[in-house]
Amino acid sequence: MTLTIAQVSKQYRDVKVLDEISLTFEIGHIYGLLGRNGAGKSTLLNIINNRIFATSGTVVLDGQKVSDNEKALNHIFLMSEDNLYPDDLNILKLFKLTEHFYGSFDYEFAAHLVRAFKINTKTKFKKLSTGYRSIAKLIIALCVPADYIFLDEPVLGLDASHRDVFYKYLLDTFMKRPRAFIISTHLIEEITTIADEIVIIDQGAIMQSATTEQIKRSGVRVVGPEASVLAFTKEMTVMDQETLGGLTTIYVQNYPKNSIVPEDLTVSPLTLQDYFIHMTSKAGESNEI
Ligand SMILES: Nc1ncnc2c1ncn2[C@@H]1O[C@H](COP(=O)(O)OP(=O)(O)OP(=O)(O)O)[C@@H](O)[C@H]1O
Repeated sequence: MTLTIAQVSKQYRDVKVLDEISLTFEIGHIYGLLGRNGAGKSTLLNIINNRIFATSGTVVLDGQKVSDNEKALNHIFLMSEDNLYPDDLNILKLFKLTEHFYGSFDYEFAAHLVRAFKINTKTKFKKLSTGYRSIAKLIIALCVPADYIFLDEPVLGLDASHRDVFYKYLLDTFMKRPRAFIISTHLIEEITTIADEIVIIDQGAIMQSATTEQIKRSGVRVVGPEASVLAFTKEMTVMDQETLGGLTTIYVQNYPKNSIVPEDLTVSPLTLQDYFIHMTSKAGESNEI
């Protein structure tokens, strides 16, 4: 099963929020969708899930257009920040509502999650704290029978222990029933421990789509005297540059393996978070006051 996003654009009046996004999501992968505030992540997820319409482009599941196609949409689930659940229903009733829409619901796994998160299924959704609302929505997302599970900021308001529980059970259910999880998040270091594919979206366009390992290997920081750093990185892909205390740092993408490093320079790998920060550092510059 393949979900293909082909040249999807979204325009609000004269502002282009998404610009010809093309991507493919395959079953058996966990994708981390990264992007700075306002990059277009939620807009893309809402279009894929038929909550808003694209200005142009298509979303296709195994040859079938997804928009307004109930059968195809049954394979796709979006957990979003928007609260679409009736406030007055308790959690158990929300499970039943989901079962009604999707045809089945994994009550056995839900019971494990309910115990692990210590959530009371008789509590009404509106009475839950921010973190527990996220937990209730996460339990639903992990127990629907859909093959493509989109999670928009899933751990919003969750403390570190609850995030840990979530990641553990996400991997557990993913191993038992391979699906595609697409997780939009700002917690970059946490996502690298579970996602095997990373998509970086910047100002409405795909900046990079690669395996987590490729991205981790690709970025380095070169530090030393300015002239030496500039000479060494002259032919390389420079993402960003800064000078502090007489030392220059250049952030390089696709660092060529086996480079011979001059003695006055140090080269060290970037964490994915550093890679992301320096790769997307140009975003929003023109808006600065
Ligand atoms: N209904 C709308 N009308 C006009 N502009 C909109 C609308 N919805 C979103 N936008 C704009 O589209 C851009 C992308 O927003 P979106 O919510 O998709 O970003 P995001 O990557 O999810 O951001 P964040 O990480 O802050 O949640 C933003 O500039 C936003 O202001």
